[in-house]
Amino acid sequence: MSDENSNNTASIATKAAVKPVKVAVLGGGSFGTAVANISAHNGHPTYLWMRHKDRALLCQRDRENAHYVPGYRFADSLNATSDLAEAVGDASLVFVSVPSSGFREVVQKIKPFVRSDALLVSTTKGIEGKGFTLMSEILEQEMPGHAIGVLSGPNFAKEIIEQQQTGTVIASDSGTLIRRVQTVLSSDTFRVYANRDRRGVELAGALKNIYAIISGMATALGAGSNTHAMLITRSLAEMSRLANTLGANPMTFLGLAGVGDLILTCTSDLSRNYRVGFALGQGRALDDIVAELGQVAEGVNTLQVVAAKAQEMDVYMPLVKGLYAVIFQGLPIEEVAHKLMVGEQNHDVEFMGAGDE
Ligand SMILES: NC(=O)C1=CN([C@@H]2O[C@H](COP(=O)(O)OP(=O)(O)OC[C@H]3O[C@@H](n4cnc5c(N)ncnc54)[C@H](OP(=O)(O)O)[C@@H]3O)[C@@H](O)[C@H]2O)C=CC1
Ligand SMILES: O=C(CO)COP(=O)(O)O
Repeated sequence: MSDENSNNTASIATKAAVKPVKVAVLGGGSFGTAVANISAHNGHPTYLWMRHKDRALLCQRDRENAHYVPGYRFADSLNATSDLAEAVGDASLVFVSVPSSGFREVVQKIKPFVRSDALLVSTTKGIEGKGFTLMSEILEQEMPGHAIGVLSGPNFAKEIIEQQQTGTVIASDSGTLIRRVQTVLSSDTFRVYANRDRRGVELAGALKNIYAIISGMATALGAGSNTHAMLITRSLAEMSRLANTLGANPMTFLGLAGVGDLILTCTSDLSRNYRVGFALGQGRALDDIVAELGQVAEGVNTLQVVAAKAQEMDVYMPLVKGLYAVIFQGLPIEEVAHKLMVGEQNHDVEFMGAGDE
């Protein structure tokens, strides 16, 4: 038997051993569709819920979500629906993939239909302003008693769809949830790593969007490779400083959900946040940029929420402060960049005393 054949046999044997479970994915945008189709490809009956009936019917009929991911064919086990009861009723695993602005509203709506033992996972990279609430905390508040997880990592929906080899992180206190998500989503092109630091993984996914805006802006202004390397590294220091203050493990920021996702979104114009920054750097108005994007760029809201939190907790975040001054206080970018360069001298590596004098 050739290697190729024995590999095929192994993967068929593994798949045959996995018992199909009903999975629901809430949010029919690019990422929700990508996650739902991976699950369906793995043979799990999967329901992709979207709020508009006409679009759900069209997706179900045409076997693709032409608005967000044209040409990406639905696996046979994928069903698009606008009926929440049909989507989440009897599902043992529920992913919530709606933007942070609509997250709580959708979770409140599913309450009557969700099985009491269903495992709940957020894939949303944003923070609710009121109370600085993370998406997994909204799940905890609205659906007490359920095991809760966060899926995050360097994961452009577009590349998942193209079957580019991709790694992600599932973070949860619950080993059962971690194993279930690994079983449902793992494939030849999608690898799911585990982390118990849910707070760190979730903060990393939300915070990196702010720095992607800064990187895009720097590119538009002609920044060189030295500048980009400094920006990304100082972004990592800044985001892990806040997360550490908020009780996360700074080591999480060395993983896929931390530095992995930061590098991805700060270096690619596939990132919507990066594109927002690039357009701002070209001098365009924020409202026009967001309207033209037609998809969510969480970083703009996260910037406001984080700037307020940093001030409240007196956490040193010069990049956040600088971007906030440019976008919301009208300061010229050049002036802010100059202030950052001549500001207080700082340590290179934080935590565990490394680099301290
Ligand atoms: N795209 C990506 O590569 C990745 C995205 N993420 C995260 O996933 C989350 C979703 O992003 P993504 O799928 O890309 O977003 P998109 O902009 O592609 O789609 C958003 C989807 O959410 C729906 N939606 C918006 N508001 C509501 C609401 N109040 N109630 C119900 N549905 C709503 C939209 O519906 P409608 O079409 O009707 O407006 C649309 O289906 C974000 O937090 C993002 O950061 C995470 C990893 C990668
Ligand atoms: O989070 C992402 C990739 O990991 C997607 O980033 P954008 O929301 O900036 O497109």
